[in-house]
Amino acid sequence: MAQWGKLTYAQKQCLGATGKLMMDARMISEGARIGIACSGGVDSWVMLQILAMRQRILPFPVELMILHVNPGFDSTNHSPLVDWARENGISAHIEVTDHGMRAHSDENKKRSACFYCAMLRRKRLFELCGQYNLTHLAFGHTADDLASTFFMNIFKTGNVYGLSMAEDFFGGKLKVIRPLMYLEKKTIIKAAKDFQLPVWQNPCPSAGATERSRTEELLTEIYGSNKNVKRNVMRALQRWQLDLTA
Ligand SMILES: Nc1ncnc2c1ncn2[C@@H]1O[C@H](COP(=O)(O)OP(=O)(O)OP(=O)(O)O)[C@@H](O)[C@H]1O
Repeated sequence: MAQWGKLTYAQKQCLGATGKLMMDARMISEGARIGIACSGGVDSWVMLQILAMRQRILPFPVELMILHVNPGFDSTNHSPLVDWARENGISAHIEVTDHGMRAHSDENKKRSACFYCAMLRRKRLFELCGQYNLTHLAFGHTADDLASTFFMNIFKTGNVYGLSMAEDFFGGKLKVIRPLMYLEKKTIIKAAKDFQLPVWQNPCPSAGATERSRTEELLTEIYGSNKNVKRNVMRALQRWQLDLTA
């Protein structure tokens, strides 16, 4: 790892845990063309940085492409991503949409704004993967996201669903992967600071007022009850989710 100089503890943890999960879940193989879904938030920035580093140490060639779908609240806030892509020689598709406004309009009668916006984004990301012949689409979900999704699904729908680590779509033409799911958010936040990544906030009127944020608050309270609870919840869910993948 001399090629990057001395990495901090958090940076090493991110690089190591991502590589381990990519192997455990057999995420990629030679010739993979990976679309990296970047929101500008801390998780997808770290995923991008780490995948760019892993690309250089993988024993086989893979291609990377940044995909950013701006929801339209601020049509220029993605400019640091344009600069980063140029400096790191990674191709990018960046587009400004009206997804945020549509999700908060009368067009969306039944769902929460968050759900609708995410649905439009996912549809667009899948289209872009087809357009650019990408074999993989990487999302920056973390172990914390796995836990909040798991409990939110139980509380809201009575179903046991997590977030898959690697899942085939369109008859195996596209694999959705989540390389950060062995990592806790707190480590990712530290690594983002150490890498000095230019994270930006999405100025969405619904930010912080979602079903997910309420579940996260509840989990934070439960985790606070004993220092092992969080680690045990994450480990259990990671093992379960990996078993479903393998
Ligand atoms: N506007 C976007 N363009 C491209 N990909 C996105 C966008 N928003 C979210 N994603 C992808 O979906 C994942 C989960 O989305 P979510 O809204 O939970 O992320 P976030 O918390 O806003 O940002 P991040 O996960 O990057 O910190 C992101 O990690 C990223 O991979």
